[in-house]
Amino acid sequence: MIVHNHDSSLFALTMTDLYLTKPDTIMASPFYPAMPTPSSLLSAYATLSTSIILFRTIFDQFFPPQLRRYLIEAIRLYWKPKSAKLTLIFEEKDGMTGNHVFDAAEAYLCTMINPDVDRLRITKNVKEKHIKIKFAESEELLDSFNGISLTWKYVRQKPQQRHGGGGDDDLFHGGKRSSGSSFTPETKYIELKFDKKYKDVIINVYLPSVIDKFQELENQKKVVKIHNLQSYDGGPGGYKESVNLDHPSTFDTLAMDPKMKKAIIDDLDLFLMRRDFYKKVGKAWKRGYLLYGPPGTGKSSLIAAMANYLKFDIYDLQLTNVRSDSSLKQMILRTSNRSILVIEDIDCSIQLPDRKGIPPSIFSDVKSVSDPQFSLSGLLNFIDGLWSCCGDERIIIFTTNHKERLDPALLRPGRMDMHILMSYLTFDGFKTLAANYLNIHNHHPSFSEIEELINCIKVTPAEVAEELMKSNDVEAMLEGLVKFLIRKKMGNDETKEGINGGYDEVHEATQAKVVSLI
Ligand SMILES: Nc1ncnc2c1ncn2[C@@H]1O[C@H](COP(=O)(O)OP(=O)(O)OP(=O)(O)O)[C@@H](O)[C@H]1O
Repeated sequence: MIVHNHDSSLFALTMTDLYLTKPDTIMASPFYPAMPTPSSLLSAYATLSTSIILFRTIFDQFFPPQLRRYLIEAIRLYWKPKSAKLTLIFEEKDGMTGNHVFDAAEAYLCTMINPDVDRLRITKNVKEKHIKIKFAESEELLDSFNGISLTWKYVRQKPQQRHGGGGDDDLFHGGKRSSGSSFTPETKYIELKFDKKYKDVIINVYLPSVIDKFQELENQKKVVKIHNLQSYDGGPGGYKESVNLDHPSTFDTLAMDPKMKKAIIDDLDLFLMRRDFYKKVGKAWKRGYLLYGPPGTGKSSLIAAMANYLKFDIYDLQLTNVRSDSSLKQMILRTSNRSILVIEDIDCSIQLPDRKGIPPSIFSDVKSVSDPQFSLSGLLNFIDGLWSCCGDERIIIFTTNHKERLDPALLRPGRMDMHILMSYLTFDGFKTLAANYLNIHNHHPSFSEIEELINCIKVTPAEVAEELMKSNDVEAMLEGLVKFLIRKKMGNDETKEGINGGYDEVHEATQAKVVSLI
């Protein structure tokens, strides 16, 4: 054995030396401290355990359980070692309502499930088509953001007994719950642990990105609905009926000039991105589209395609149901954000008196509103005034077969931001229909003849779509279509200058769009 003395010299001491030396001599030695004997150690241990038991008994006897718990918590809190990690807790509920961040975190964790995860939760309710795979409790998942390591954990706390006033004896007696205790409900929460110094980045950048991702996932899942807005003075049982919009129309299936299609998609994308822009320029976050053109050119299909693209609900407003301006306001207030409000065939659904109260003579053949309180200015107000203060991300669409019949006030830029002519079928549009209906994605020998015919007659996509559904035989159908187009040409000598005019009008409408945004 080697022993250090105070001046750091080394002394060798063998076991024989120790045995030969008397205990008193060792204690008295200046070179090493006093060594306790086994009996003194035992007695010290006995004294300590007795003191602990005594202290515990006094503590249990004299302090009520609540105070005991409080003291223990306080001691734990005080002695807790300082950690370099920060844990954020997302509880499932925020008071009585759900916690959006919890939902976002839970959905986000589902997207991060990897082969290393050992346990997963599987759920499905009767109405759902697919099973849902969720992150299991107590599993930990590692994530990284800009080089910062993060640990997610899903925690579920089982219902816990809450003690009544009568101490421990109040709890269970032979499996029965006594009257003095109750249970706290099960709580679920998600923990996110990371280095404290990244608190700001995680809260201000990472978490918002998790919420955005959740929103994106929700939008993908969303079932688009169509609501039929009834008059406020309407029948019993509510003011709107709604069903799922099962319209299969998308921008891919829509037969339209590709440039126009792209212009519309770009406009919708820009609209969605511009929340802050609208706020900055002091405009309501809304966008108006006027769809006009002959019947059967796809105005309703375009509305469905827009709704399916944006995942916005559609509100179908029948102006014939509106009795007064205030009734209109009440109906509008019942619409939700992220929705499309549609007024179809605005030129013929109602006879609108102009802003001076004089009905335009051009509407003499259409239905007159029974209550003169509903006016064009009421309609304009709801587009500009009321509309501005009742929600965000609203789209309003008017459709008409006769744009020229509309009051110029309705067409003013800023009201209808984009005027879209749904024109007769072009050859590009036909190719979309051929791909959808006949599965022909490239060229077909009959296409050149069809192109020639389509370029010189006015035929609507609806008419051609009808022809393409008549049989299962592709060749027979194309032959039938050619015959149909020739028949149409024979009976229709009008040329198609209107189609080119249509492109010009879209261009003009695009200018209107730009004017409205400046
Ligand atoms: N541009 C198009 N692209 C694809 N299919 C179209 C198009 N236009 C019309 N169709 C077909 O014709 C049917 C009727 O079209 P839609 O109701 O969209 O026309 P519309 O212009 O709204 O007619 P209306 O003015 O009479 O309401 C659609 O269900 C669709 O099958």
